[in-house]
Amino acid sequence: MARNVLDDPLLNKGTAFTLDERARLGLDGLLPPAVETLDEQAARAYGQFRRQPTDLAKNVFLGALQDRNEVLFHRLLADHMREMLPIVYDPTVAEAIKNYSHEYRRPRGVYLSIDDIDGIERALGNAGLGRGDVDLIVASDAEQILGIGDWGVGGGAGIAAGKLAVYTAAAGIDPARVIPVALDVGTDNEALLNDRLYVGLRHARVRGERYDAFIDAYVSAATRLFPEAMLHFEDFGPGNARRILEKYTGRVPAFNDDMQGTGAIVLAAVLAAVRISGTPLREQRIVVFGAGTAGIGIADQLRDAMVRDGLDREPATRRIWAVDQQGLLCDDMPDLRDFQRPYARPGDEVAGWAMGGSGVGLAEVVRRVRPTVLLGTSTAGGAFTEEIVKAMAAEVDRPVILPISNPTERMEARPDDVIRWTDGRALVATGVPADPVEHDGVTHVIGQANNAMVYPGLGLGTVVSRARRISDGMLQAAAEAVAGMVDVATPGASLLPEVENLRIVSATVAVAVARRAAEEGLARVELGNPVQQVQDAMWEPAYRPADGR
Ligand SMILES: NC(=O)c1ccc[n+]([C@@H]2O[C@H](COP(=O)([O-])OP(=O)(O)OC[C@H]3O[C@@H](n4cnc5c(N)ncnc54)[C@H](O)[C@@H]3O)[C@@H](O)[C@H]2O)c1
Ligand SMILES: O=C(O)C[C@H](O)C(=O)O
Ligand SMILES: [Mg+2]
Repeated sequence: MARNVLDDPLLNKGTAFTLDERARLGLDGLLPPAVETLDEQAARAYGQFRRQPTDLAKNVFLGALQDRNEVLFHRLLADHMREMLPIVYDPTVAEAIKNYSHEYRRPRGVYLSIDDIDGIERALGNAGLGRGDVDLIVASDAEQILGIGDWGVGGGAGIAAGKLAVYTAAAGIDPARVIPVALDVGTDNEALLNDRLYVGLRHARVRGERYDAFIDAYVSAATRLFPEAMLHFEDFGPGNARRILEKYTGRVPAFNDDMQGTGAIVLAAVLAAVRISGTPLREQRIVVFGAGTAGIGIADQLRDAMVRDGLDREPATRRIWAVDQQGLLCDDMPDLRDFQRPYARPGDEVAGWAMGGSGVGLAEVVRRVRPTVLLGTSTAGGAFTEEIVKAMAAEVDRPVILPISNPTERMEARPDDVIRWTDGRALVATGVPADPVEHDGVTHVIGQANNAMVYPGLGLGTVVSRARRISDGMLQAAAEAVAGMVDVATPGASLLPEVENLRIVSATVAVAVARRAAEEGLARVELGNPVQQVQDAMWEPAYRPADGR
């Protein structure tokens, strides 16, 4: 019995159990005699962290710490956010996912198998949580993990755990009230299928009706067991992400991070850029390179924001040019996805534009369109070449350049290059963390346009208001709250708030989101004082009395 306390990361305090607690819980003799404070434990753990030889080893170390002691893990993360967020989350999380089956030590969360659809409810129930005990479930089928593709069960488990660690670090979502879920539908990754140590289902990805039935069974079971939980969907493939969201969004608090979270953070960066450059949103010309889940999710939010800025829907849509592998998307292309179609250009518009082997390429689009905003969501590392960036900068005073593909090697351009090529005029933000760039006496701080700036606060606002669904208005409120926190007066200041301020940003976003949910009649609780309610809801990494949980 006593051992259970030491083995449960949500209850374990290790050497911080007081003598009184040790006596009461039957832990006498099971711990070394010193009674330590959380500060002392954190100092030891930080030393251990620093002694790890590689980023992957650091990630594994922190995962193991979380498995032992959730409070200590989160305390360490909170104290060293800038140093540790890139280890727990982007970019190192990508490496951890690739190595999941080799570094595997313990399970975390729930693993649902497409080969056992009937077992889904039982498996979710085995998490041991009651009807009112779950605020949030993050699930992934791992078909498009970050920019690295299909990573099977480790992708799902790894990204869900990474996102949840950020939810707690950034927004104080209670780690006892969440479930990471790996939706294992098989994998098309040959390397995994042929790896002796692979811990997932050893068959190809299941698609079609059986896949849809599996997702449906997951959503039904999750909402039946945990009717208050928000359902976060992460890193699904382009054929499923939007379809799933559209199917469930009217019925449950479903959220697709890659479409909606990313849309909101990029909108926030563009709104900040608009304040800096003075060119109204409705006059921007936007080129989206990589018209997949994230790219078109962002396009949709930028279009809606231009509509709010006074344009009709059609002219707003016309201010966005989408480029994918087949070049500029045009309406005579036979292979467009449904969600790309609204952005396809009429064929006669591009008559006379230079065509390469794969349609009208990015360089030609930039030359013809003279974009004010260039967004990269293509996974094509280095695609924003010097020639392209310089061509853009030749036409625009403050070009907004956002290479937000993850992880690092997928970034469309490096921020130091972009600043240099544009002689310091570009307004830049990237998906992964980037060092500041010195240029001509100005320090350019590179904002991190990662959905991590938005989804934790959005989730907290949803949890506090118990919103019955997540509306466009709530996403808009989140984006505006982030943009409102940016310093637009100092030359070189970041387009987005700093990672150190993530908790303040998340709380601010949460209040805005909860208020909007209430205004739209979506809140299921009374929001008398949302500022205080958000503060009260934020879990802190501190020990509680041993039997207090
Ligand atoms: N910063 C963030 O918060 C954030 C959020 C979501 C996604 N992302 C990143 O965006 C990227 C895309 O993610 P997604 O979920 O949209 O994936 P996706 O597969 O849905 O979309 C990628 C799109 O890029 C296209 N593409 C691939 N190679 C290309 C090339 N050479 N030229 C032009 N187009 C090309 C693909 O055809 C596809 O349409 C990933 O790197 C991901 O990490 C970043
Ligand atoms: O997970 C991230 O770091 C951002 C985003 O959701 C992505 O898929 O790249
Ligand atoms: Mg993602």
